[in-house]
Amino acid sequence: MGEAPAFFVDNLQNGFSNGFGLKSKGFETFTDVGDKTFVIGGANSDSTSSVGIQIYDKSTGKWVIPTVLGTKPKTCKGHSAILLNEDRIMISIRGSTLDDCIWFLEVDTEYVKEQKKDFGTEVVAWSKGVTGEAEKPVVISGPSGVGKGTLINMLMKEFPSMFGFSVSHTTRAPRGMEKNGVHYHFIGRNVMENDIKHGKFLEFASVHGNLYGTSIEAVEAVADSGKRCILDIDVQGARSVRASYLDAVFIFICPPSMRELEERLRARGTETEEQILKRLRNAEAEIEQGKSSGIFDYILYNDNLEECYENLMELLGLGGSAPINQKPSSKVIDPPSNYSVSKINNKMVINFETKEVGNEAKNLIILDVSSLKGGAPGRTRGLKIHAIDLFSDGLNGIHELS
Ligand SMILES: Nc1ncnc2c1ncn2[C@@H]1O[C@H](COP(=O)(O)OP(=O)(O)OP(=O)(O)O)[C@@H](O)[C@H]1O
Ligand SMILES: Nc1nc2c(ncn2[C@@H]2O[C@H](COP(=O)(O)O)[C@@H](O)[C@H]2O)c(=O)[nH]1
Repeated sequence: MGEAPAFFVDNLQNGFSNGFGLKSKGFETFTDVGDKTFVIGGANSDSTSSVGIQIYDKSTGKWVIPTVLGTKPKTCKGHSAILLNEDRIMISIRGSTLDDCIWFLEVDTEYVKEQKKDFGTEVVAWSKGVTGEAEKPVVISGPSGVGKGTLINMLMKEFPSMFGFSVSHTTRAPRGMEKNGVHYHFIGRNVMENDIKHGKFLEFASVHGNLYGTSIEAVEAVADSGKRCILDIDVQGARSVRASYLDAVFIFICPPSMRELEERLRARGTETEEQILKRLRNAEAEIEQGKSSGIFDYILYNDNLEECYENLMELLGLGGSAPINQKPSSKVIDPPSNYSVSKINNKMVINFETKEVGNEAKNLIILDVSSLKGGAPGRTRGLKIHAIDLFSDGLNGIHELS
């Protein structure tokens, strides 16, 4: 059953009056969800670099500026908006490439309802629509000095196209050779606490006196690159991830003995005596929890490094001949400025015309949204995209883009 096309942004011009007595500074769409109208686009006074959002509450006649969670799409020349399942608005961004053209603004999903309770305000959450699935992330945990980083480095070196490291944020100072953005994102405590408050972290914990955390973006960026994400986090963090939306494999690395652990920490020579003692004290509790908490799917003993690495590869399905990572298709489309979006059952049809010398074509892009997974905060995966060329002489071809 077809439905009316969504709002055509092409009719909107800079500075027009939107009928709500609100001064618009750019392209906007209006989507009704219950007794609220979500005005998406333009630029809020506080938002010049990303798409702005305002809500008109018809029951009170008041405007509300919501708390906006998740990574936002950049401002664009226009977009179309269409309501899905009464709880999220699908946005198609004009003039962008396939990997950046579909976004979801969650307005009444379970996640958003939870966040509204926590924030005590109106909340909306962005999620980027992406094609394809990523393999389950791997969470590696264990006491400081057990060899997590060493094992992860071996894995990344041997399979660079298969694994990607989730770069954590921390308030601790960098060690001599550590690079910002590579080993960690080194960040001030106030900034990190503020980002945590705004829902940017999948998990965070106070570890050995400093704050550490995995941002949602760190994990999603690895999945976007088509690689399997590896997280090196402590046991508290692993517990939080276990309780989160992320479906991961959890591996705990155990030292052969406390004495050996102490020797490794001392030999590494990166901590002061006081810090070493603190890490060793924490290690005992971590090992106990690692073995008994039920968080972890597997426990590996790192006595002989080579043997432990072999066992890790075995767990990850890399024993014997390792599979070659499939790179995602890099085909991109760039819908021109004049297009409309309509909804047919679970499929969105983006309709546009192109003119080439001696050839006029009507093109359709069909988005199948029936098998969407995940969502805000982060990415909505499982979008299937087909492009259809309809030349004047009829159907020319259907291309599966994902
Ligand atoms: N099986 C092993 N036998 C001997 N030394 C090892 C073994 N595994 C790792 N090491 C050494 O132990 C030290 C600590 O290893 P690593 O830095 O990888 O630990 P980690 O678990 O990542 O620690 P942290 O949590 O503090 O980052 C390093 O100097 C490393 O070379
Ligand atoms: N909960 C989290 N723990 C993390 C994260 N990143 C690292 N860690 C853990 O901290 C300790 C200490 O690390 P170090 O680099 O200072 O030696 C170690 O156990 C790491 O696993 C994180 O994002 N979240």
